[in-house]
Amino acid sequence: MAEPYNTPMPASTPVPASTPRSSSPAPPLPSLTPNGSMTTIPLRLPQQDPSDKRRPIVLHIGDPIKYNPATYAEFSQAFEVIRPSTAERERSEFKKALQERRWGDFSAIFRPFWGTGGEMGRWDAELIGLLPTSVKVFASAGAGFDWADTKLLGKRGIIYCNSGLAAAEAVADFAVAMVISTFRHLPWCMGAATLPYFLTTSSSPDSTTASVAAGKTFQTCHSLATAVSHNPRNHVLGLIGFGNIGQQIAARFGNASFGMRIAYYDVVRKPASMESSLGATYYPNLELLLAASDCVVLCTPASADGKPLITTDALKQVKKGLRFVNVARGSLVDEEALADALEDGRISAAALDVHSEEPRVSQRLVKMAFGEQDIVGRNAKEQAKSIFDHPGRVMLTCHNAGGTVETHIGFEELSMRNIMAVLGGHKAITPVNLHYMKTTE
Ligand SMILES: O=CC(=O)O
Repeated sequence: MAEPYNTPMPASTPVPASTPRSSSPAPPLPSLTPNGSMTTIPLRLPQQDPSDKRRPIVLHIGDPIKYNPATYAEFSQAFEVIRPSTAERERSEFKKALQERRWGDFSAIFRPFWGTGGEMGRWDAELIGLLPTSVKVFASAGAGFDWADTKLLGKRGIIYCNSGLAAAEAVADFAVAMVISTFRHLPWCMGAATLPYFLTTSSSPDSTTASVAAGKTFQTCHSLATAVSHNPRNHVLGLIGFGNIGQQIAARFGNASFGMRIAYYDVVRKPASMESSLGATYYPNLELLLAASDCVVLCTPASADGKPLITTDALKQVKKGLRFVNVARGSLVDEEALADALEDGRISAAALDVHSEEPRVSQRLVKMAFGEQDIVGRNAKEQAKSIFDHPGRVMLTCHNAGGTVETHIGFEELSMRNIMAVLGGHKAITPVNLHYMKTTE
């Protein structure tokens, strides 16, 4: 039997044997923004044989660099940078060019932006099979790397470097807004203040009815949202994935300002020093984490097989009224299973920045964002009543979490530094597929 959306949440259960936060100052978290630790990442140019006048070729896919002219000046001096045209980046032409060896024996692939450079589609066996054996490194914008078969690249001896380090700060900041949204029912608050006006003025000529209905919706939300809103303090924040992004989220919520208890699950347990500096308690599997958490944030890369982690089975054992946030990848969530859990009250509120079929957003979830009835096309009173009776409790955004200027500055810079490092015979800075390579660097 479905629970009403506004059942007060039980007080949080403390995490068993929680890890005490160490009293010594936490070491700086890895980040790569202009104010972060960019300068601690070395710029390593290749050692060239002065008698060899040929420079290694870098295939630059996507827009020209925009933010880091000084690094690019060194980069383009060290390498011959070839940038295929927009038409050449379409898949069929791109394949043809690779077959013809149009760009020679290039050593690196460079994609500095997230918005361009992906025109050729997925880097699967078909594209990877056409690469010259000279390619050693593929450095790309983006925290996620589900657009490339990094396992196959690794088997071919090509290091794939992502740029999650550059996005971590922005994604963690966005996650703060989303976590708070699930505790404070922001979609309800925002919808009640704005939607009745928006919908009624666009669909009803009756402005008096619209304004009365809107006023009532506002007052209702003002009085009733209190009963379902909670402070995050002392609640358990469960992080699924404890890489750069998970660690930055932990640092924000586990400190005195928010005072949440941090729990995490990751395939690899992190060192005790990190757990203690972030006050994070490890859970050995997803089910235990879901059962212990008041709010979970999904911040882990997409599964290699594209399969979801958040499924009907995984959601069986959650703590009743769990709040759910996804800033990772839509493919990690079975959205039908999530909608079922929201409908029957196992999940009280959700915030999703990413969606399984982007740019399409699940219609079931959209209805829960705006009110659970189909409000478009109804009269003003009915629309307001819908928002009143079925307040939004799902925040939906357009894959915006990592999207800041600072992230993009970092994407460019980090991708260039990764290529300079690898082609200079040094360790890659942010490799993700070394475990698939026959030999490591
Ligand atoms: O989703 C954005 C990214 O992968 O950086």
